Amino acid sequence: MCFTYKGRKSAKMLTRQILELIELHVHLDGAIRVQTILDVAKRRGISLPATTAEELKEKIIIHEPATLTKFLEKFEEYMHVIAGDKDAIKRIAYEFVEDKAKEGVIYVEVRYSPHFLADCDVGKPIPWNQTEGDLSPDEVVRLVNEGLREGERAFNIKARSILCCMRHMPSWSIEVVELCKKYRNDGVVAIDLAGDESMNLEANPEHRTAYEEAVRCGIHRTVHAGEAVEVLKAERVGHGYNTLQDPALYRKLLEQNMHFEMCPVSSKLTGACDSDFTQHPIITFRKDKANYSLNTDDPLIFNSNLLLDYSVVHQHMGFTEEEFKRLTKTQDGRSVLVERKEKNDKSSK
Ligand SMILES: O=c1[nH]cnc2c1ncn2[C@@H]1O[C@H](CO)[C@@H](O)[C@H]1O
Repeated sequence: MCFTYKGRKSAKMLTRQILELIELHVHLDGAIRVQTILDVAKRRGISLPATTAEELKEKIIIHEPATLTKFLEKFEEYMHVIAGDKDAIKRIAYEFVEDKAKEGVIYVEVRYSPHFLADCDVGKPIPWNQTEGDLSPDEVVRLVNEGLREGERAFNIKARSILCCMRHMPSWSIEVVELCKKYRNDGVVAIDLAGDESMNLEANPEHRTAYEEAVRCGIHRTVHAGEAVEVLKAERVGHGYNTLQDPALYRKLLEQNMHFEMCPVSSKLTGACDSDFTQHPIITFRKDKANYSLNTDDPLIFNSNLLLDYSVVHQHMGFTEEEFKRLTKTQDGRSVLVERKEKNDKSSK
């Protein structure tokens, strides 16, 4: 996919004018630089099915609409290179902040599963067929925090993080909420539930228990599951396009001013939405003046950046400068979650 400027003012110009972009839904492990994967593989002596950045990109990138399951399999191409390696984990966090600053982002919340990057204290089998090492999920969070903090200082933007529970690993969820509690004063702003959405939530009460603990402790909550927003007491929803299929739920969420984390390019390539952008649910969300943001989700796998997402809605969905301004103004360049937290903190003083 490439940018095409068809006479109208380009999205690049529009976003430059706004300047202060925010991003609330992006996966750290879906936003790694290809060159970093190659460098780390070389240093660790891990063989990859590609030797150049171009070859590796071809293995990782999705060009045509696929399914969520096919998309999730892409992580298997490279996660074994990064997981379990302390330097690599800190490096991807630092480089992530640099990349976002270059895109014009001033505030970003980046999410990841601490367990997916660890190689001990994760039960068996260890993710990505790793042999057991000494990097725990707790240590992963500490390293990501360090990388983000150093990135913030170097590139002068704000970077916060969200820790993900994974649908297929309910046994991790309570540990995830404990990590959110432990690191809440070190940039961790919320809990999420990610992974294969076809897996039934009700069958795994551990996720619900973790979210109840999050509510009890004032940990903010977002979730990749429109249908479970109420069950999990979420404050934001990742994607959430399917809520349009349930008009009563959609109306209720609009009334609550629920925040929808929309990812236009991702929604096409993961098969979440029809590939015809002119029929995209985002058009309805905009018409209804819903509270939503535009995000990349996994720019490594979609070969994208935030500008491409803005460009897509500008070119194919008729989004204007005014709407872009509304998006950034609504949140005042900062996270809905952080704003709420600050309000809560003030009222509890
Ligand atoms: O769009 C998505 N929907 C659901 N799960 C996702 C998506 N993108 C990434 N992940 C999953 O979240 C994990 C932690 O970052 C990733 O490893 C991937 O498995």
